[in-house]
Amino acid sequence: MITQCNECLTHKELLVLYDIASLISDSRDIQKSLEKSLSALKNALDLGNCVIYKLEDEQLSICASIGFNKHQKNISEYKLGEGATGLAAKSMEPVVIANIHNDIIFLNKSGNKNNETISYIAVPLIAENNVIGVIGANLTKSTKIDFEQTVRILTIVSSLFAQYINSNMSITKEKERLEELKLYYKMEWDSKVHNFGDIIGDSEKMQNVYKVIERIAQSEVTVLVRGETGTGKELVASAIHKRSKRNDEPFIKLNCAAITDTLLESELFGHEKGAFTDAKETRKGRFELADGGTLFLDEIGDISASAQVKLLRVLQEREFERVGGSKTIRVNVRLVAATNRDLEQMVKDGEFREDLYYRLNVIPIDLPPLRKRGEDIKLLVNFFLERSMLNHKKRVSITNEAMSKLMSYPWPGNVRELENTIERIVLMGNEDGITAEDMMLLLPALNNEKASEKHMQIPFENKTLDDLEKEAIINALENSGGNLSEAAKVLGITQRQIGYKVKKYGI
Ligand SMILES: Nc1ncnc2c1ncn2[C@@H]1O[C@H](COP(=O)(O)OP(=O)(O)OP(=O)(O)O)[C@@H](O)[C@H]1O
Repeated sequence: MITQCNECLTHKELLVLYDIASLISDSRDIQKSLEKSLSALKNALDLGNCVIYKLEDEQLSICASIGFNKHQKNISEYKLGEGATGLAAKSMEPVVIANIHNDIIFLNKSGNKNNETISYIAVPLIAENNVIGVIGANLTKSTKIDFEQTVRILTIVSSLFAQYINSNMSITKEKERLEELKLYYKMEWDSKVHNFGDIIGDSEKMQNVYKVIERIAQSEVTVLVRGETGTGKELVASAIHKRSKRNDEPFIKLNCAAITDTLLESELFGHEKGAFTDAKETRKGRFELADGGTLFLDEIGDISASAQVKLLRVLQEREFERVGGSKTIRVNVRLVAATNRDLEQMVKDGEFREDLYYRLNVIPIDLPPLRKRGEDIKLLVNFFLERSMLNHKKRVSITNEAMSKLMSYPWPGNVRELENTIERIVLMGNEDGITAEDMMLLLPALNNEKASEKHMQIPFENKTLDDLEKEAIINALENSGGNLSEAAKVLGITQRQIGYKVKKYGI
């Protein structure tokens, strides 16, 4: 005859332990297997709601449960020491609440208390001497085992769960580490196979650009980089400098469209103290700063007639005077200029000096717009995506249909626009993947209506001065059919100023 021993596990208990052991060894989906295990436990022992809390930053929150809805899961959080659950975690001992209806330690945050439920037992999950969570179970009127038996079985189950959760956390951490390494090596790989320094692009048109750079970098010739805004003209200038004999010397930049005529001359050639009202001190200009190195003059088509004369003299004689100064200064500077304007046409129209044009245009490098090298788009998307995900420590995936949208978009702002778009995708997107529909909102030109709806949603009082200025420029450009000089006239600013602002706001 078999007699029942009080300390022995019952047949039911053994069976449920067997079930749980196989559930957690079989499945890789931790939440699912924990929930299935809780369900097996609840059914075998006629328990009420069962729950597993995970301890993170001294806060216990539900990671698996039976009998809790989504809202209850969200609100049932306990600090270490708070309520019966928090107490079990803090004391590292089981806590038994015999009657949940008259014990103030039972906080009932989930609002699950009902007449059926009588007691609550919380047992800590301990792995390698650390509490990593708590398992909690309600005993109801139908529960047939007593407190002692429940604590015993929950303690055995808790050690199984603790090992399971702990090893799962280590695997997740290791996976994240490997993912970061993978990203890093992918970027390294990208930069070796497809890049020219920082320049991404494998298309034939870009390969031709790389060839010219390689050929002329070591010489001292002046280079004129031409291309639409955002095509990478500055990157090319920097690539030339890095490959030149001057690479240990300064690479100095100046955007000629960003400043007024008077300031431009002072920025280029410097000024003497007292040369004009604001000239409180003598200051070196960019030519002097770049001595021995390379000077990159962006938007060269925007400089005034008088600055053109002075620039020509530096290119011919390598000398100049500071504004307000009489001393002649000699420099050794290699010049790389860039423009997105049609300088030849400007020469024909008498807006740009022909002699200066020929001095600048010794070696022209034409950068293709992105829409003419569509095969590079995917490469650029992946490069910016990986870089941005690494920066923001966030994973985002782009669906195939969304990628097709990116590939077929005309990219009027070229690589800069693509780079900014990917940044927005990473900031706004989620791991489920960016769809073609999301893309409609991210790429205004794909869907002007949706974009303007979005634009209008910013309440007036939340707009900055920059927002308002950007809007005014967009309106003026829309009304003038994209004509910069007409739009500038309407806004009462110079063409150079509007050019600078268009660039600044990425319009
Ligand atoms: N081929 C490329 N590979 C990687 N990044 C690029 C490439 N082309 C442009 N970019 C990026 O796009 C942005 C704009 O590039 P850059 O400033 O060189 O363009 P630009 O032609 O000089 O523009 P602008 O005419 O408006 O001055 C930069 O952040 C740059 O790093």
